[in-house]
Amino acid sequence: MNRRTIFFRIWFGLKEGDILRTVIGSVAAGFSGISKPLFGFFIMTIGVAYYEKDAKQKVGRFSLFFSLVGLFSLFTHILQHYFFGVVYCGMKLAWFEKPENNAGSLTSRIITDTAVVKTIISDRMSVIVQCISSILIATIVSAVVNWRMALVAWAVMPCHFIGGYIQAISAKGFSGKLKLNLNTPETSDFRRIEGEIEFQNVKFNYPLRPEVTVLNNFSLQIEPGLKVALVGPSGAGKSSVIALLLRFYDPREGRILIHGKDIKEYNLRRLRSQIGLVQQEPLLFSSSIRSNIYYGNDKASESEIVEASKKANIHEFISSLPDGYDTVVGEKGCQLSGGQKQRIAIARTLLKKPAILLLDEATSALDGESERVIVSALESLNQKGSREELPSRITQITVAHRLSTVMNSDTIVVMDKGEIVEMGSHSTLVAASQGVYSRLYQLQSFGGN
Ligand SMILES: Nc1ncnc2c1ncn2[C@@H]1O[C@H](COP(=O)(O)OP(=O)(O)OP(=O)(O)O)[C@@H](O)[C@H]1O
Repeated sequence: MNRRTIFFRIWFGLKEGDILRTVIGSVAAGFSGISKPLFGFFIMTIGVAYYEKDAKQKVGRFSLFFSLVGLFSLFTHILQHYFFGVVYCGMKLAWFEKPENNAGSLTSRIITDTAVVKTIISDRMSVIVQCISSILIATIVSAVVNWRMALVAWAVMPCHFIGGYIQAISAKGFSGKLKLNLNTPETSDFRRIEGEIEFQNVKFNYPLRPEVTVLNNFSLQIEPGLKVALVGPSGAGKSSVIALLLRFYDPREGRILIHGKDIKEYNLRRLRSQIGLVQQEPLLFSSSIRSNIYYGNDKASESEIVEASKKANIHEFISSLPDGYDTVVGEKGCQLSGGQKQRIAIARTLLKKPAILLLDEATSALDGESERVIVSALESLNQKGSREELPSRITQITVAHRLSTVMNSDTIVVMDKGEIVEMGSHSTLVAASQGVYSRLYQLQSFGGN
């Protein structure tokens, strides 16, 4: 990356392609804006010249007026494109990690920017109405007065449309990013993907800490429907594997494939719609328990919500509350314990029925009994689901420090310093007495004695 690119990224959050698009968009917008007064100017020139013998003075005044309008239009369009370019481009997760993009400044920006976006939208509407009415009036008036005037008026029309078209195309790029940081086009193909996952020689470091290699030549293949566990010491890179799968970040080298396709080629929304994530600190909204679970699948019925809650071992607790599923959980679920929050988050994810289920210390706050119930519910997902309920198998990746959580996984991947150091089933890994896993297991089971 050269210095110029770094400058644009750091100071403006822009890539060079965005700068180019901003310039093209602004010029096209200005061109489109200027063509409107030009259009009027032509009509006025011909109209005045037709009716007045000495029309030079009037034409001069008209042309000055319309040129000023044109310049103003160019200026506002440049501002508009600059706004979209600067504020909304290149917003990967790393962007949010910068100190200047903290929650406070983003909140204030959202409040002010919403008003600006609203203005831009109403501005757009007024331009559309203005264009249609000016075309209609100009055509009717000039055709009634003199058909030659109509011809001249129509002759400048293509400039107007071409300018507007280029402007629309260039602005579309920004609006695409504005939604979900997408550059891949959104397809209507939202069919379920099979959760076959492959990491191919992935090297990764966090953008704000480029000197630390977090994953080094990480390669792993996971068949659809398998339950894979990632274990290892703190800082080994387990959560980073999850973050890469969700495309919170992209690898520096190597590829990640889902269902045989590089995840960069998926539409981001589609990709994430197929993945369920439960983290150690689940995010709950300040609304009812029902709507927090319902968030996983807004088409779910009441009975499906209850079913998911039962599987997540939280139904009994919810039913014991005076307001049941209508109980409001408070800001970030502050009126619930850590374990209750985790179980609600698990119910939400089960309702989503994802192709890939990512559990990052998702049961760490639960007592042994609750965890056992949930883990067995998760284990039975692939066996219990009828074809209608679960169109295909769910691939699970579980990150856990407590080995009892993952000992029934099909494959346990032991990581250390960003690399895979051991891999196999619980029984094989325990049998390797000098192995990392075996040592961890001894420590957890017998306190190292
Ligand atoms: N957003 C970040 N920016 C910079 N470095 C990070 C970021 N997140 C994690 N790291 C670093 O990346 C390395 C791997 O972290 P990661 O969270 O993947 O490890 P982990 O194995 O999941 O650890 P734990 O078991 O403690 O959760 C650590 O050295 C950590 O300090």
